Amino acid sequence: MSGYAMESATPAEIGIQALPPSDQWSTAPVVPAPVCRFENFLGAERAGILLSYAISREADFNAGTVLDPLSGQVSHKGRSSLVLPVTSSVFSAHLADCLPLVQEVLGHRAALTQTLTVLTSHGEGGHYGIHTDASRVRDVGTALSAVYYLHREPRGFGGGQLRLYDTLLADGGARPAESYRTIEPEHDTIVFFPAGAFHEVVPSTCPSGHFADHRFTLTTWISGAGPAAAGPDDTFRIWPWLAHAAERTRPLADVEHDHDGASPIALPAADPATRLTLPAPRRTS
Ligand SMILES: O=C(O)CCC(=O)C(=O)O
Ligand SMILES: [Fe+2]
Repeated sequence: MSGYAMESATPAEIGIQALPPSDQWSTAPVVPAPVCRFENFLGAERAGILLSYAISREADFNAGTVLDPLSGQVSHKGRSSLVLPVTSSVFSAHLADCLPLVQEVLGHRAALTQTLTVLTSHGEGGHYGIHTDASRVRDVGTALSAVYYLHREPRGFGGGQLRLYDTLLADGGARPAESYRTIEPEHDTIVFFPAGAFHEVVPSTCPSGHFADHRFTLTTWISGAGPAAAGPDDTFRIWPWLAHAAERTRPLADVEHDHDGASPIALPAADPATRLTLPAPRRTS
């Protein structure tokens, strides 16, 4: 007997006793922040060398800071991680080659011109409370955050997941929703998301206490100069809303160097020979 042979029937109307009319229904959508992730981003060999480099710089890391959105004061509140500002022309070139594809996936249109990069390390009790990356970028409505993860294998730390919160659009404003996506900080993976999206690093543990067993990142903030002109096909309109949420936490319009001492450098142009593009879907017939 075919499972598709259904008898036609008139659907039952749910009467107004069961569902009375009312104007008390929600008009506040919960919208996920767009993300784009790559596994095996640099490849095992280079990821391993970069991890060794991070470990070798143990003595040069400093306690990471946060900027208070209201007072503009720099403190350690809500954050326990170590930071070392760095630059890498090789890493920047890879980023530049990825960005056309990342921008397509994220529905991002503005031109991106500069980056700010730090190595970070989370050990026992490491964490970074809920925040946006507004204080790291020129225009939070168009900037991207990228976090590249490194760790020893087997992994010497627990916890340390990245939580990327959904955004609740309510009362003409935007704020973090209760729901979130969890990103596992897996070795040699990178995640891109809007710098204006709320996110946090949940507490990490490091039973050995050895620096080499920490959770490491190469974290980059990629800035655009300002909003892109909306095109006729501009169907992806979450970006201005994310910026709206972040503006409330934004103490700086511009940064020469950020509160962890990182200075912006120019983003190189994508190399036409090596840049990534969205592959065409394979046909099935
Ligand atoms: O380490 C992570 O997963 C995210 C770090 C972060 O949010 C930041 O450094 O601003
Ligand atoms: Fe962040």
